[in-house]
Amino acid sequence: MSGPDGQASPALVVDVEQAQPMPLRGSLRCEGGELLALVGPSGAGKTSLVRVLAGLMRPQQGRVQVGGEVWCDTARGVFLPPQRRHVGLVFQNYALMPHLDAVGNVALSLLHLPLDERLVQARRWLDHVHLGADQQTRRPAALSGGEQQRVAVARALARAPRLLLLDEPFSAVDQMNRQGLYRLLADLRRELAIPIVLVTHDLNEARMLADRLVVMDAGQVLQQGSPAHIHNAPRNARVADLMGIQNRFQGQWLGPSDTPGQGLLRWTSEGGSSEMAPVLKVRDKGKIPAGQAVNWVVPSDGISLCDAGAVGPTDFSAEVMEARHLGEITLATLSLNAVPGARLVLTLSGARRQGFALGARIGVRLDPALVHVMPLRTG
Ligand SMILES: Nc1ncnc2c1ncn2[C@@H]1O[C@H](COP(=O)(O)OP(=O)(O)OP(=O)(O)O)[C@@H](O)[C@H]1O
Repeated sequence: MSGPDGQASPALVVDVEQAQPMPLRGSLRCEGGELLALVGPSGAGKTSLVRVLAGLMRPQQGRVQVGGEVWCDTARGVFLPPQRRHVGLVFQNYALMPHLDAVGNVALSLLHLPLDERLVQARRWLDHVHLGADQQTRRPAALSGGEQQRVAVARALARAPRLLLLDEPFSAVDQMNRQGLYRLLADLRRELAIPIVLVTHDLNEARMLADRLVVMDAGQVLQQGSPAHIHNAPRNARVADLMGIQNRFQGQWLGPSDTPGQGLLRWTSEGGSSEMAPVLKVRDKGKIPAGQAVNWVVPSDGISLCDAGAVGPTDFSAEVMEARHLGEITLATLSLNAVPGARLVLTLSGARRQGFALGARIGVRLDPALVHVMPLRTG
């Protein structure tokens, strides 16, 4: 990817490994012009990783590089302090100076310029983040949460950062203002051509905004990739859980089938007899030994419904256990006759919702190409 000047955009490349003061381990890469979202539960290490990138924490071992600049390389004793890193930082709590108006707050990032020029540039950045002229002369207390966050973003950008770090920037902003900030961030991503790292608890936000997701847990990077890839092919059961994947099931991998590239997956249930359990023919990536207990997932794109009377030999008969009608969508839970205890959760909209009532019988088809099998344990 190229920046506005035609140069290769500076990628962020990170490799960290430490046990103290908290465990932190993983490698990641974010190209210029890409938005990478760090997701994971509370205490996963997202903020700690951001602190390493900003130079607020020196890792026990690690390397942080942006383009050709090495900001940290513990093996070579390199560690640039935050002020030498050209990092734009935006936090949840805005961290604005309460006694300065919006222009004054942004001007703080421009102290290297003469005063007149500082104010001109500060206004330019505030225009850029769409803060109205009237709001620009107000102090933070007289601005909404969304407006304050625009000031914080303008202040971060005024430093001409080579890396933009956003730590839960939308958490304190109400839903309506959040939508505007999402649009702003999407525009900035296109214009800036620098790597942007966003920390968020909100998976929907991450999926909507990010080119790349990094899933963290207990200080470790568990998986990274495009939101769609991680959703469709989580590396393990823990990633599936953290991504909120509902249709995760148990199974036993039986090994290759008689069709090249395809293997046999027995769909087991807790307490059910395994002889009676149905066997699916799905993609075989050759990574799992025969006989191993597995988890498997199927995304909603891989699930289709048919009439109960049209159930074929590879389909499943199901019963509607729950149908919650929420405005334009219905959340449905189905139980499958062949797999006691297995529950399939679906979101339905439009005509598919018609006649979807408690107790109704229905046929379910799974697309074997979209079934993803993974090891049972996290690793
Ligand atoms: N300076 C520190 N010294 C020791 N432990 C710390 C320090 N800072 C954070 N921790 C611990 O490291 C772990 C990771 O914290 P971190 O703030 O990075 O998580 P997070 O993923 O950002 O969580 P949240 O989403 O709640 O902000 C937590 O268990 C936290 O208590």
